[in-house]
Amino acid sequence: MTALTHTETTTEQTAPTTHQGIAAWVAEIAELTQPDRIHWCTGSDEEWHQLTRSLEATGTFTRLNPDVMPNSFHAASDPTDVARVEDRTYICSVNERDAGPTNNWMDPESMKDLMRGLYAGCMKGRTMYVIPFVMGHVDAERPMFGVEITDSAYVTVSMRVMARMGTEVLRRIEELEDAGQAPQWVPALHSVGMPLEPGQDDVAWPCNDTKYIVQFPEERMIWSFGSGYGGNALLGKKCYALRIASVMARDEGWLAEHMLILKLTSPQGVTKYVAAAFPSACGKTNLAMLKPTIPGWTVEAIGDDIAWMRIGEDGRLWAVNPEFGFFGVAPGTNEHTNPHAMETIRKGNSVFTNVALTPDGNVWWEGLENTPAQATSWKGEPWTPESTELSAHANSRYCTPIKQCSILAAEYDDPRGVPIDAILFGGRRKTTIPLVTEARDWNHGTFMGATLSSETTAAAVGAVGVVRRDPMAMLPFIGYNAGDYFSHWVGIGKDNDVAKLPKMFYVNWFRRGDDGDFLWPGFGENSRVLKWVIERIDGQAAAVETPIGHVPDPGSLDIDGLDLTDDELAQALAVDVEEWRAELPQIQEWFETFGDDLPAVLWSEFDTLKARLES
Ligand SMILES: Nc1nc2c(ncn2[C@@H]2O[C@H](COP(=O)(O)OP(=O)(O)OP(=O)(O)O)[C@@H](O)[C@H]2O)c(=O)[nH]1
Ligand SMILES: O=C([O-])CC(=O)C(=O)O
Ligand SMILES: [Mn+2]
Repeated sequence: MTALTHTETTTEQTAPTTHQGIAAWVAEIAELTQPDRIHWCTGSDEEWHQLTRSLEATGTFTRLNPDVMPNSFHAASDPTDVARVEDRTYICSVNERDAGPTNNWMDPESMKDLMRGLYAGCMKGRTMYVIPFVMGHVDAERPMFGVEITDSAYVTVSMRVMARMGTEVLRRIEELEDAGQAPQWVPALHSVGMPLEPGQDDVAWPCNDTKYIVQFPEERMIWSFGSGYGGNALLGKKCYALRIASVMARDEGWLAEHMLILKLTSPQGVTKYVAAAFPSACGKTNLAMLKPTIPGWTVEAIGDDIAWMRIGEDGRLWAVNPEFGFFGVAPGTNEHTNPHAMETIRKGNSVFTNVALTPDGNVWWEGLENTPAQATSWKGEPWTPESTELSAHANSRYCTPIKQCSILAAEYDDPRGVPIDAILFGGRRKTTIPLVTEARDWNHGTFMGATLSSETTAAAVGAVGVVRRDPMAMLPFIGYNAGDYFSHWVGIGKDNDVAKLPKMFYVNWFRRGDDGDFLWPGFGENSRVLKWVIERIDGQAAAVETPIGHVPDPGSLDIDGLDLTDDELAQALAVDVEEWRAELPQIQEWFETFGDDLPAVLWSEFDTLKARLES
């Protein structure tokens, strides 16, 4: 590796921080993992260039043609390391009960013993990167700091896109520490788990067959081993901003959710803020950057994956996006489905993982325009349009700075966030779930969220297309007992003035007709559903009361200029009582897994639904 900047230290040298806690933790991890070098990340452009060059040298990165994608890189992972590994993800709470029935659990001390064995000497021959970062604003009332230690330059570069990080963040932690404020910081340890013997050549994508993604909720600590993939390795994202933050949120009375945040402005200039929880690869990024097809309406993006929401002094629910970049699903992204994402990534400064590489140094994926005559697939094999295999992995991703998004709302930079008017829950269901349903009240909305179901996607390792319950789109991300999580949601409604809280809705863009095609065109056309939602909140749109909630009255949904038959619209909106009756035993079975930990009001909601479907 080329010489590093002045911030480089060896294991023997003192750390470039006055923060004793961080210095001691880094020294302890270095002692355990035995890296050749320690590099404290500054976050500078110079550092970015140095790291991306070193990634080119190891074959991890291929620089894209600067004329089409400036300062951007293609990376191909090991074919076995392409998605989150839910079966290797653990919540190691002190008591098993606190992990609940939806999480893997191991006693924290046993897990630490096991993982210390894996970490011992695991960074030999490598550089250990120390990344001070903050999720959310550095000048938030209580900034949410973290320090990630990783032996992956790929992770370091990606973290610089996804989180505010570097020397400035470290200085702020030190400043607050010196001022006696004891700022909280989450230690987040990551290793690809592939030490190098002297003289051993590195591989393009080091990783280990043994993987552990572990959260210690009481200690607010993260240990990850064996994977270099996004959600397993960029520890500020799912591990901190969802799993650990959800525990903090439970303890402190706020919400850490798998939600996009958008700002919607009507032709009359009225602004509303919407948050939406859809499971992984089910449309958050697309909705967050939506280009409305209905005249006069505009959408600005605030976040595409994570929302932290707190009750404000005015009693409303205020949301911030703690991230600094987009880690978006590439396949299906194109000028029609998501023109704003395309514009964002074209500005460059991005990392593309597991997409195809074209001969002219550009990236390509299924669903993108201008299919190349030939390309190199994500597996490094020759690919042509005749190939039977996909050129890009179904969970291939772009990692791009949020500030490059031309429709980013100015409120993104406000540490207070935005007051949310509506929360949408949504899943990927071929049947049963109508295009949009309005909840009767907070508890009914919580019931909708708690029973949310969706077909599994390529975002997690395992079978795709299997219907499972994914409560609030948080199944893989709730850092504690999901029964307690439901009680927390119910409690937010009980402890606050519900009139000031967001109204809740359940949406499904993925219902299919008898021919197997999507009934609803989706993407930009989803603006029509957003319009109905806003008009419901303002008491303007008509709705039909059904056993499952309020659905649009035929005629209340603006379908002006939409190429959709009355029959297709009716099918998209239909509440099929038989389909819903078939859903009841599944919901019952799901709720029973929580035993006494399920809040009683959710059983009441279940009984109400059952009674309404039977009458
Ligand atoms: N049919 C249909 N497909 C959609 C729609 N919106 C998104 N998709 C598809 O859903 C997939 C992923 O959507 P994203 O917006 O990237 O998913 P996400 O929820 O941000 O996912 P994560 O980043 O994994 O949390 C892509 O294949 C999209 O083409 C829609 O309105 N209709
Ligand atoms: O975490 C990841 O790798 C990407 C993501 O947003 C998800 O899977 O929900
Ligand atoms: Mn996500």
